[in-house]
Amino acid sequence: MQRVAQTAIEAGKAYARLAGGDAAAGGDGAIGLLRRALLYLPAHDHRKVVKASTLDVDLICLDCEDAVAEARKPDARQAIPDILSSTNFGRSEVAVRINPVDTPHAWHDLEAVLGASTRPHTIVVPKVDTPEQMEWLYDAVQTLSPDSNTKPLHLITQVESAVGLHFLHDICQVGKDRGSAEDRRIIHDGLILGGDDFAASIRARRTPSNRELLLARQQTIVAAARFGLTAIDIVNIHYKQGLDLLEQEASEGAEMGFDGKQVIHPVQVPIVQAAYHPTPQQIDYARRLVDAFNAHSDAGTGAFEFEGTMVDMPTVRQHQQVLWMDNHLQAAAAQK
Ligand SMILES: CCC(=O)SCCNC(=O)CCNC(=O)[C@H](O)C(C)(C)COP(=O)(O)OP(=O)(O)OC[C@H]1O[C@@H](n2cnc3c(N)ncnc32)[C@H](O)[C@@H]1OP(=O)(O)O
Ligand SMILES: O=CC(=O)O
Ligand SMILES: [Mg+2]
Repeated sequence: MQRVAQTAIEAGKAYARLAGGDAAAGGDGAIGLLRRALLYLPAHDHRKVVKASTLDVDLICLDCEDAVAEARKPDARQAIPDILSSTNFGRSEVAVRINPVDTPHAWHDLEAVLGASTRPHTIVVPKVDTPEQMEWLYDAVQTLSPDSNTKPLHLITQVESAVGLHFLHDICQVGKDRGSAEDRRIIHDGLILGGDDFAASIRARRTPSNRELLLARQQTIVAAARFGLTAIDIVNIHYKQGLDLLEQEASEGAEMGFDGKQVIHPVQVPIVQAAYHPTPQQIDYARRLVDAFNAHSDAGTGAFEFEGTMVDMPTVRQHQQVLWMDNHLQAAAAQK
């Protein structure tokens, strides 16, 4: 007899096992891996830091990379320790996006992050193109953070070029191999598709349909699923108009299998988070479907008719993910 989780919490654990990642079961306790919206802001812009701290957003990313002009890179880096120790970001996961590892800034950015008295939950590393760059990153963290018993730092890498997409599985493999049970200084648990840099890399023209990014979006989702990582979708830079298009794009990303989306302005946050939030109808349907599956399973039936459609295990697994998301949303709401 094959029974599946009836409660959202059980579903969450089951989904984490399916995804192959213990962190997905809420390994960090407080933050889990709810990453519906990742809000970027330039780290040296104090007003935006203050504004971000007032928002109900899953992930806040203090950017030292492309939001910061070359001449202001030191200002952004130097602001990080003070922001981290003096700002209450509420329930939000807090990340710092360092500069790419093949720039002279990366080492200094890492020094600032790892040396801070309050560390962020997560580092985002842009433009990871090769497994060698991933090895460099792990070596750098080991050197700058010699104590292997420190609280694990989550790592999200960005795929942003043709080369990065080509080597994506090898890059993730380095994260899997180096993040052993003995050394959990960093846990690679997310991928971001940097759609705008990627478009530039393949000489694409950006369109509202995003069809030029379809392959990269799907390959990012597939690699993330294979390695048990969260997958975070492209940015929509049109924050002043076309918010209906943002809603459509976010819903499409959720349907495709992304766990969340990058955003660049506060106005985009609630739209994107709502699009990744299962509706009460979807949650109710998922619960009833899982219950019906278990009843049929007890009676020795695998495939059965449910409200006019055929249901068997793949459909059940899809709906367990709805219950997993609902579980995490409830936990997040309880922390507000
Ligand atoms: C596409 C490739 C990528 O790499 S995307 C990631 C890199 N880019 C970024 O991080 C850009 C982030 N966004 C921004 O810097 C701003 O939103 C830009 C686009 C410059 C617009 O800023 P601004 O002219 O101040 O907007 P506004 O007057 O409409 O702002 C209203 C209030 O909201 C604030 N705000 C704005 N953006 C953010 C943000 N990203 N995070 C937090 N707060 C933000 C503004 O400061 C303003 O609040 P206040 O009036 O200052 O209190
Ligand atoms: O970093 C984000 C991108 O679109 O590029
Ligand atoms: Mg980018």
